[in-house]
Amino acid sequence: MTMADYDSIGVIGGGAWGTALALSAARAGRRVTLWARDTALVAELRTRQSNSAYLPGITFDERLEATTDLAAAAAASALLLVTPAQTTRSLAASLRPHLRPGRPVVLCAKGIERGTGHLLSEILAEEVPEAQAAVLSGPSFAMDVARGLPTAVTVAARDGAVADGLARALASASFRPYASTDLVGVQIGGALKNVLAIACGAVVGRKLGASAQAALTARGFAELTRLGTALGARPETLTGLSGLGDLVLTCSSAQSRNFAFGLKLGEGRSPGDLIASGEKLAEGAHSARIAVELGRRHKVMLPLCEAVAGVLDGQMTIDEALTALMSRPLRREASSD
Ligand SMILES: NC(=O)C1=CN([C@@H]2O[C@H](COP(=O)(O)OP(=O)(O)OC[C@H]3O[C@@H](n4cnc5c(N)ncnc54)[C@H](O)[C@@H]3O)[C@@H](O)[C@H]2O)C=CC1
Ligand SMILES: O=C(CO)COP(=O)(O)O
Repeated sequence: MTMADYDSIGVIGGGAWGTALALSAARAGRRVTLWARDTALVAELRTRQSNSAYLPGITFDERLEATTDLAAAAAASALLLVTPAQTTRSLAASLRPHLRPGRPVVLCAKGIERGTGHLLSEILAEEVPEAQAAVLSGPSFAMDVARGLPTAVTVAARDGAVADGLARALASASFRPYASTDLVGVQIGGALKNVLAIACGAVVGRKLGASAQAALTARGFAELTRLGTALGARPETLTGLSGLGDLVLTCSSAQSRNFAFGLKLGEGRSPGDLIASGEKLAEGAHSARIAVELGRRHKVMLPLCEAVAGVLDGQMTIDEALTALMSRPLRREASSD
């Protein structure tokens, strides 16, 4: 696979991350077609070179072709699928008639499908078996990438040559993808860090202290590692950009929507209100319960994820979740010990 195979990039989804990745791919020298379902947004992208709803304050010089025609975006040599995780199945099905066999579809959302517990690559394999699944994940706020601030991510595909080709196609002076073949590990990191970031936000909102926030991040990483390992992830993926890297970013910054969601929970907003308001996408709120279920299926305890799911489901308050976590039976820190 040569870089020329990915000279054009179709981006599916005109939210914050889709637009930022489209800009980044254009800076990398690729021809970019950005698909969004919203005609007003496509008009704004075309005429004002901005996406004021999702990337306020940013105007861009990069050439982007914006379209509401899915077939036009799907004609590119590689596709980035950048809509919320729970929309992956329906969008993949809509893309199928337009995709040529073997085309890489790079899954850029972070989550686990509710109802099935499937990773996004599993959904793609079911809906578009002839596509080549790839994943892009890592510590990367859309606003930072849109501004051209330095960012590093992981791009994984089962075929290492595909991952290398995608990394080369997307690399620019400010965007550095590392190639990987660990599709599962990269997805588990991205999905779980969102749930754990809600917990960290709640700790800060509840004023439980910096020590608690650090403990939660470290014990959260233990959960991410346990589930990842049970599903076959490689340890070096979990300690890499898409695992520990993204966990640290989102567990420590109110720029993260998941952290900000948790912050409001900690300050006393009700989970029902916050979810119903749907102000900003907080993927962890959608995948907390199914992450716990996935853990159960693989006999992996995820007490922090369980606490987040319990609070979000209204089964317990943050204070009750804290008491339950602090009174768990004492245990060795490392499972190998
Ligand atoms: N914003 C960020 O900094 C980053 C986001 N991500 C991930 O990328 C994914 C998307 O996030 P954002 O772009 O930030 O969200 P967003 O809320 O900014 O945008 C989501 C976009 O998807 C569109 N959309 C929603 N449902 C759709 C459907 N059924 N069909 C077509 N379009 C649909 C919305 O209209 C919107 O344009 C999430 O899984 C998120 O975790 C990953 C890395 C960074
Ligand atoms: O995934 C992200 C950074 O890597 C973005 O985090 P939020 O979705 O919590 O804003």
